[in-house]
Amino acid sequence: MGMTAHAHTNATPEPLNFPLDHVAIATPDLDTGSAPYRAIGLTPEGPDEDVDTQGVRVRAFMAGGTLIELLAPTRDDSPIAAHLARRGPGLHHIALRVLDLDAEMARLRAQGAPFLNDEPRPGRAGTRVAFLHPKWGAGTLIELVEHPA
Ligand SMILES: CC[C@H](C(=O)O)C(=O)SCCNC(=O)CCNC(=O)[C@H](O)C(C)(C)COP(=O)(O)OP(=O)(O)OC[C@H]1O[C@@H](n2cnc3c(N)ncnc32)[C@H](O)[C@@H]1OP(=O)(O)O
Ligand SMILES: [Co+2]
Repeated sequence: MGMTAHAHTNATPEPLNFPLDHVAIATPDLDTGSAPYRAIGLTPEGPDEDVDTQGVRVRAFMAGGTLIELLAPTRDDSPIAAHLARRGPGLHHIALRVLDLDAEMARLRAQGAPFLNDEPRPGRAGTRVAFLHPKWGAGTLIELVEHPA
């Protein structure tokens, strides 16, 4: 009679893989904000994109597998306008890519993580995004981004 092998492994679970999708930089205007990256030799990934729900115009540069996302405000009530007024230009947030944003939001909410938006919101290039409060992010505004399938 064959024995059924029961694999008792203490293997640690596969590490969750959250590649760095982009680093975002607040700037009063995209040409000023882009100048250092163009000088270094980066070129924009396509045309600038307005994301009206966020009140921003976005210019993205590919740096290896990660984007550098320049954000300029298009409205006075844009979060970027507030950031520039209070904190000046410079680093604004980091974004990690997830495969299933709804599932990750539910998982993190269950751990008490405070999202700044109840539902996923539209991001650039047809993405869906959600933001975690910078207080929870140990001083960094963290965005989760899900790319269209
Ligand atoms: C086009 C979409 C694109 C994409 O990826 O596809 C984007 O990424 S759009 C990006 C622009 N949209 C957002 O940032 C939405 C989420 N942001 C917010 O809801 C606000 O900006 C918020 C809540 C982070 C800050 O709002 P506000 O400036 O009104 O709040 P306070 O000034 O009172 O700040 C509270 C507290 O947080 C600190 N803070 C604010 N912004 C940042 C930041 N970017 N990084 C780190 N910390 C930040 C601020 O200093 C306050 O701390 P305190 O110790 O109380 O001074
Ligand atoms: Co972003």
